Amino acid sequence: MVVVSKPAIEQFSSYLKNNKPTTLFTQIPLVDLSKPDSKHQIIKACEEFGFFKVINHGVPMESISVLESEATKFFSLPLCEKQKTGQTQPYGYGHKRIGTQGDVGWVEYLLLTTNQDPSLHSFQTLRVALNNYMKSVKKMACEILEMMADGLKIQPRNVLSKLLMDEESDSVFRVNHYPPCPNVQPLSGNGNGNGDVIGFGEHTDPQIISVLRSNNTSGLQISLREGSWISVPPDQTSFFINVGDSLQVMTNGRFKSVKHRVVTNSVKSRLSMIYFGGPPLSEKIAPLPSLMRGDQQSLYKEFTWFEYKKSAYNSRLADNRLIHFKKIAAS
Ligand SMILES: C=C1C[C@]23C[C@@]1(O)CC[C@H]2[C@@]12CC[C@H](O)[C@@](C)(C(=O)O1)[C@H]2[C@@H]3C(=O)O
Ligand SMILES: O=C(O)CCC(=O)C(=O)O
Ligand SMILES: [Fe+2]
Repeated sequence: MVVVSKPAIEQFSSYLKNNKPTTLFTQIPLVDLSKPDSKHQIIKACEEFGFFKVINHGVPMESISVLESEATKFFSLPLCEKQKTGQTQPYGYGHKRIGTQGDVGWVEYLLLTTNQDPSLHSFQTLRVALNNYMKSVKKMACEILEMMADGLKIQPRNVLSKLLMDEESDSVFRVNHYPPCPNVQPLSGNGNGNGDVIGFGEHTDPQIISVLRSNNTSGLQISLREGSWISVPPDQTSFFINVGDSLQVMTNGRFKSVKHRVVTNSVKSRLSMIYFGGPPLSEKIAPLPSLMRGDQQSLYKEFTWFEYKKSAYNSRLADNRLIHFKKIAAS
């Protein structure tokens, strides 16, 4: 006979209380980019989750592993060396503090712009690895945005991808390193209510699309529409795609930007690399005219990416940043 101890039963019932049943069964949508029907799967995933995993992405494994090993070397340097990345806030090396509004996490990172030459003067091999990787990832992000346009039946098919291809595209790149976190008790005010320590607090990404890849350590979680959280099983050979706030607006709310966060692991470190594809600062962020049917109205006020970014960077991570840009519904 199997005897289940009372603490185990208590733990399971508290798990069920905090995680509505869908969390036990929900699968992350998987899109095989080499399949002819991938555009339909992408649309479905963006509507239901704002998040999906891609395989057969065409990014060479060599460029992934070279960047991972260069980044690992970088994060193992003494703090004073890492601080020599030579860029100004919010770019360059950072640790614990995320943004400027008081958010903290169990994380250190490198945040870089993609359009100017990232000034990693003393880190030439890392810089070369970053440039190679970013080139392939940007290409994949553009292909996915073109499949989205096809799936949405809008033309031209580069209506979204041209924003990332633009020389003035305001895209950013980030490498996050989450060292193992031995604390069993969450840092004060820094837990998620389930006893986990937060590496990167819940938020949506403000840009159009984010392309994330990590090593084989778990930690990433996404929030489902009804508010529960699911863990994303790590897969170091695949990429994960997030719908950002700007894409939510451009599809007039048809796609939803996904709320996500990272919890730390007590034994293994997590290394993630994220490309955030953004438009030029002067670009108007508004529903794509070819998507609007009949007398359909925009759900959002008019704004440029510069205006949205400025407002976003003055907000806390968990804030609902789009709320200030929503039109007030007429009663
Ligand atoms: C707390 C913040 C960090 C952030 C700027 C913000 O004020 C709100 C948005 C945050 C975010 C999330 C996605 C990306 O990691 C990021 C670089 C971005 O564009 O928006 C970060 C910002 C940051 O770390 O500076
Ligand atoms: O590090 C991760 O896996 C995700 C981090 C993230 O969401 C971000 O940097 O915006
Ligand atoms: Fe994010």
